[in-house]
Amino acid sequence: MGVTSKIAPSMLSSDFANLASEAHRMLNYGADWLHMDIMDGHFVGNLTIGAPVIESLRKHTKAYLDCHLMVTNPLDYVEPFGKAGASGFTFHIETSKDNWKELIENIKSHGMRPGVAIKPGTSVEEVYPLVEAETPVEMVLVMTVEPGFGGQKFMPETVYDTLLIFWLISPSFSNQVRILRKKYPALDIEVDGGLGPSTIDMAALAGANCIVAGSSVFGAPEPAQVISLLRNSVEKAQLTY
Ligand SMILES: O=C(CO)[C@@H](O)[C@H](O)COP(=O)(O)O
Ligand SMILES: [Fe+2]
Repeated sequence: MGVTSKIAPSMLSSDFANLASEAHRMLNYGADWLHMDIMDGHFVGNLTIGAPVIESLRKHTKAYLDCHLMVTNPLDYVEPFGKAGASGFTFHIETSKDNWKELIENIKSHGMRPGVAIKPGTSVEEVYPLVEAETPVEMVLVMTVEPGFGGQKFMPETVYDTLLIFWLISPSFSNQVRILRKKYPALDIEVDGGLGPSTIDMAALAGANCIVAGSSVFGAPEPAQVISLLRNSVEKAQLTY
């Protein structure tokens, strides 16, 4: 197996007025990456931060800034994010069916690691060409809630295939993570939304190795314990696939 566990607290749940110290706090607690949610108020109904905030944070940390672009026109963001010091740039396939090749090339030429995200209702097959391209994405982010807000309830149907009822209701809502892991043993697969101590095992056993967690980490009395629990779950699950 070529994949390693990455625990990425979602800074959306942090105190934005103290972003740098919140970032240092998470890194001291054992976080590998910092997950940055970029929302444009159009692709999703919420509006968060843009490149200027990434640029400011970059002055305070060398950490991997895992940027998740929930925006209608991700191509417009590539150059500003590259210049701001973003590390990963993950765009949504739902916005980028016609220009993903150009996007991936651009992301790489601006020194960032390209990733693609899918919403819970998007068929996993839509990302196969991007993973298998000559210049491929290096991570697939599977949304385990509808994008837009932190603190939502995990949707098990995005990771697990034994819940037949979900498959019967909506086949495309089913087990994107498990399908991806079977097909791509060495791919970084990130899950995002509603992950915490009570849901991590489902995602980890399905094959996720990069874990975004916002409210469960920031809301915990001992965030370091949650981070370590998430990591242990991923590493234990890796022995099973
Ligand atoms: O991208 C998103 C939401 O759209 C996420 O990154 C959330 O911010 C994760 O927060 P929790 O669900 O873990 O509270
Ligand atoms: Fe996110």
